[in-house]
Amino acid sequence: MTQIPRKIRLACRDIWKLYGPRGDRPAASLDEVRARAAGGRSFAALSGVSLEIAEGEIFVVMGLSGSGKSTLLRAMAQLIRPTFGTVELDGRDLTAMSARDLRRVRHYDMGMVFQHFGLLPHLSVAGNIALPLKVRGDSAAARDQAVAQAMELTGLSAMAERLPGQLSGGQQQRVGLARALAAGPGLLFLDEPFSALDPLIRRELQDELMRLQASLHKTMIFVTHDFSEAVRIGDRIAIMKDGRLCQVGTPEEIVSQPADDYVRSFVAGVDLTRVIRCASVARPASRTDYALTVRGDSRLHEAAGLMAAGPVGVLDGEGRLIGEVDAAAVLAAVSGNRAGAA
Ligand SMILES: Nc1ncnc2c1ncn2[C@@H]1O[C@H](COP(=O)(O)OP(=O)(O)OP(=O)(O)O)[C@@H](O)[C@H]1O
Repeated sequence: MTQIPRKIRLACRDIWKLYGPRGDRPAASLDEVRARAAGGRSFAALSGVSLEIAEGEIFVVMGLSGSGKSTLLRAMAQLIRPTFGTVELDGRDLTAMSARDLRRVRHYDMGMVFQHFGLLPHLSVAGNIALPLKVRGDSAAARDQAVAQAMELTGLSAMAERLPGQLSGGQQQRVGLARALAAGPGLLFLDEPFSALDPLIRRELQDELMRLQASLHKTMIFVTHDFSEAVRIGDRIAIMKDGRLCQVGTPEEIVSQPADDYVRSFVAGVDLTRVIRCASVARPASRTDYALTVRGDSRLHEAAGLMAAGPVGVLDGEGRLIGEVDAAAVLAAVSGNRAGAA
């Protein structure tokens, strides 16, 4: 079972988004939305999506092209209004909010990062990062301080005066990230932020995002069509198909218990040793001290090299022994045979 130990920040309740002749008109009831969707003239890009996102988690929305990921993210951020259903931020219904209140929420509580960076070409790095702060009316002094801090966090301090055209793709996306962070929002929406980058830079920025998250503890909604990216950075992943959620779970839950063949088809290409944690396959300890130990949240591939001489002790976050793993446990986990695991 998925456990959400923290406070719910964002909740979608039965979100529908229809496109078509009267797609923009909100539906008054579920019966109406269903009738419109069934009529054939409207197309349901989202069909009754409900989920809850906890404070401080990186929540990844993953699916193939056209599955509804961007529509879901845009509906959560209220860039589009759902045809039916509510989106709640800290218990406040965004779909019922006035335009003025919504603007305030966007300016202070939400940051956005897009695939194609969205930088203004005639503004410097610092100018681009400062823009949302200027729009919401921050003083020049407050802006300068926030921009300097965001550039420091994202490693851009030496490039403040460069124009976007003088930056690599990876550097441009750092500016996109810095711009989203500068306003100090608790919630970040990232729509395929690294998809336009080559694999090495992409990995570097994934690492950067995880490093930032370890100190900033934002709530992030991250859209990708790349399953390996999803399992790498997500605390939880929602897998979408045809505007519906197929499965929501931790990377480990998804790779070890895929809900259907669609999900299974993504899992097939993934190195399970990079997803499954040692604690998940640990057996009861057979002794009280081990020459070598690993933390329970280490992935199997990190521990595999240590197992040549026998079982390795597995420790919890406080350094207490919680079990042991050996090569057989790793093999059983990656071959789908978890028999013998605790
Ligand atoms: N403005 C629109 N009008 C009509 N149909 C739309 C509109 N926007 C999206 N759609 C349709 O809704 C479905 C979901 O689109 P969406 O962009 O959310 O998919 P996605 O999973 O983000 O895909 P991609 O990875 O290609 O961006 C698609 O079939 C798309 O054609």
